[in-house]
Amino acid sequence: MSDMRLVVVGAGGRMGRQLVQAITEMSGVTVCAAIEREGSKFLGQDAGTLAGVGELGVPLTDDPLAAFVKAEGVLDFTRPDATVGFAELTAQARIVHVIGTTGFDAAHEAKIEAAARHARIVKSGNMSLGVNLLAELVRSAARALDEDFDIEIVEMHHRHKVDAPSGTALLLGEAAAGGREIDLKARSVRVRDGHTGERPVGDIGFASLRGGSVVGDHTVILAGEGERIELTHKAQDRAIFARGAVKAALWARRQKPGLYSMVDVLGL
Ligand SMILES: NC(=O)C1=CN([C@@H]2O[C@H](COP(=O)(O)OP(=O)(O)OC[C@H]3O[C@@H](n4cnc5c(N)ncnc54)[C@H](OP(=O)(O)O)[C@@H]3O)[C@@H](O)[C@H]2O)C=CC1
Ligand SMILES: O=C(O)C1=N[C@H](C(=O)O)C[C@H](O)C1
Repeated sequence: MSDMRLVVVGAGGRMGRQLVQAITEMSGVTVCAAIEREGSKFLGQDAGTLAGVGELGVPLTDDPLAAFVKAEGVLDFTRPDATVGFAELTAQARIVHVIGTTGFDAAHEAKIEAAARHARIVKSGNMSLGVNLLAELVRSAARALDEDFDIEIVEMHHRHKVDAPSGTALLLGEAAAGGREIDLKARSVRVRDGHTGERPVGDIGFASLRGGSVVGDHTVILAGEGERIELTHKAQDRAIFARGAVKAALWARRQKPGLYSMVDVLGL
């Protein structure tokens, strides 16, 4: 089979550059186009040079439609509004769309679900093997321990991150809620301030820290009377997310249109 032709959108960003690097280092894939938005200072620059892997002969453009019609897949770690726009185009082109972007609201999610009627979409708040395995451990722990164990999720990221809680924290929250067979939206507490009263039994709490260059730390705490379990993942290199995204694209190439997660890709 020929190399899968991939477009990197947001190619000038932190993850965009990692994705270009991962594609050049992994077999079975090639960068066929790289996109940034209109007016970006990166337009015209070579995607490989920007990523530090040498010139690839792929200049950044602001024309996703022209790029997608010649591609088999899109790797997208950008912003929610941009991702929804790209999903409409990947649906029209009937190609693979790997979505790492986080911070979606319900309206964004509905549009992505609609696009998945035609596109093969893999979407996850975290593309690493470690976090997706951690989510399965959290699900088992939450199932095994009853509501006497309070669940709190703490995350820390670099100072440039724009959304909170992180997509990963929400993914871990969904896993915990799944283990407990409760609805996360109805039971999550995202902010505490002032006289909050005692902690309601069964809630799942979130706390977000921001600072420095932290790639991504997540801890799920199950706190009982007299004992506490802490399940932690620390990302040390963004390459883990980029490699996961490329794996997801290669996996989705063989699937029917639909909305998939990294659990499907990794077979967890
Ligand atoms: N699922 C996972 O495993 C991971 C997910 N993420 C998520 O990925 C996203 C990006 O993170 P990060 O790389 O750190 O952020 P960056 O801000 O560094 O990169 C985002 C890039 O997308 C560009 N962009 C925004 N809108 C458009 C558009 N309409 N068309 C083309 N390009 C656009 C931005 O350009 P400009 O700066 O001009 O706006 C920027 O270059 C975040 O949501 C983050 O949470 C990050 C790591 C792992
Ligand atoms: O913005 C980031 O950097 C990251 N975002 C993802 C998230 O929101 O969980 C994944 C990773 O933690 C890095």
